[in-house]
Amino acid sequence: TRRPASTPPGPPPLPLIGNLLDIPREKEVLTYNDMADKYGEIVYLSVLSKKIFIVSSARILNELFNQRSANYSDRPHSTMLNSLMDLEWIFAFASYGATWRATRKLFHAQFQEAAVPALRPLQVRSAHQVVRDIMKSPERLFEHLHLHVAGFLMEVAYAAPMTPATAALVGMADDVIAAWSKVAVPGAYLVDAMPILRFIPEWLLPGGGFRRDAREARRKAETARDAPFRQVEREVAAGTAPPSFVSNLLNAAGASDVDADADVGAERDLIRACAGTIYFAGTEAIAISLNAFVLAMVTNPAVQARAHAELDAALGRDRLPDFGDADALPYVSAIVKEVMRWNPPAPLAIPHVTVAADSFAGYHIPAKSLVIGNLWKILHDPAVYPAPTAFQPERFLAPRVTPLALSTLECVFGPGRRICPGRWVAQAQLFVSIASLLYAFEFRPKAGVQSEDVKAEFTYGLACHPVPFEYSIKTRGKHVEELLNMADN
Ligand code: HEM
Repeated sequence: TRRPASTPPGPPPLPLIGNLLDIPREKEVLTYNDMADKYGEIVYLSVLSKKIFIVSSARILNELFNQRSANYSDRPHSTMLNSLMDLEWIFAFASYGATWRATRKLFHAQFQEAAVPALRPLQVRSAHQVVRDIMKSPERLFEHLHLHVAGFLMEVAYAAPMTPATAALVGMADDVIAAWSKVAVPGAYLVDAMPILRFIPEWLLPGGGFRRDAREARRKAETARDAPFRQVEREVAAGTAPPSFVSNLLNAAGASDVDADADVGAERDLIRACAGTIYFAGTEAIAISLNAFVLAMVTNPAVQARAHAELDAALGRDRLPDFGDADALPYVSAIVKEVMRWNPPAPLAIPHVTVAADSFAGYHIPAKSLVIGNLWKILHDPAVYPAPTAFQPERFLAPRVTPLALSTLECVFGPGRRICPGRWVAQAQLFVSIASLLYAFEFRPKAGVQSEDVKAEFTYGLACHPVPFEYSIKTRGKHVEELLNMADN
């Protein structure tokens, strides 16, 4: 099979199946990195009727996704994810249209840069809580970090405290995230290649097959979305709702002059979907970044020592870090940036899809093409970030820092109109959590192991996790506990 001259370079396709066998099923990032090294900044693959373009340069990403954003902002449609699991209400998966726009606007009103400082007291309290939890049971570090992020987002969305009932909902939501990650693996569900299969009834499939998986994911997603929302509705009706994303919007909707019942129903659905999206889209990326932070500290004791010295000079033993200390903590801020660059949690972002046909650099890009940004490759470009796999916060500080290093880092949140709308709240949470964890603890390899002997390894999948590693934790003095006891009372 010959490839048309107007397509970018890429692996040679096979007859009929095209590049099906070239599409990786695991460690996707590594495969796409190799393709970029071999074929260049824009690589072309075709699988059956699907045309796929992988972009590995910040320049092309900007030209396509930012400068031509109206054409590059749709999402793929998966029979399993969108139709059977019915997850399109999570607006990260919504097609580019009126419902996506309305939901994103609601989200933006409370998560844009100017609105996020209002969340700071909650973020600081949540950071104190995770430090307390880790002190009590350091062996459950990763569980605590996950519940810290989950708890904060459930508070922001619904003012829901982390009771066993909330924890159960969080568990259901996590099952849904695991289920949709499986859908992203090509070939995991045949129904995505042959949508006609969706008409097969469940009783004809062994064990219920994909239909049972979809039904379970749908039920759990709807429960995780609806139960906390209904609780806030009841509180708003009783006049007892504390401020939260949902109660603020429901109160505003009640106060506005909406006459038609249909409008009220539609607005309620939007608020419910938007609030549900907060947990589903926000938890994993921050939790991954906190895990990567711990791995960076375990493997880079000199970085950790410099951060401790900065914190001690700025705060002494008198108080715990807060947002007001950011100017006095440039090295901690540089660690936050380097954590995101070193291990971008969504290294291939979420695929974009073209609306209409386009041409770029002499290449033809058909309508409905999948265009994927390889953020990992861009954030490990040695011309912008020398020694890219090393963890070096200094690269974000004078005299080494460059404007290009800073602007390229913005890629970690994806490009164009689909850029992560949670980026301000995410960066704020990472700053205060990382500053608090560093103030309270020293992270080390497990007893008897040297830092040099711990290898930093990652999964390199669509969500890029550090591979589980062993660690030990030491609290940095009695004052930490005393300060925590005084805080938040
Ligand atoms: C370190 C933390 C985070 C990183 C690195 C991150 C990164 C990303 C990336 C790469 C995308 C895909 C952009 C694209 O389509 O090209 C995205 C989308 C999104 N993120 Fe984040 N994210 C983070 C935290 C959060 C948080 C905390 C929230 C919610 C509070 C959030 C909400 C969303 C939503 C709703 C979308 C979908 C946007 C759309 O399709 O219009 N993210 N994020």
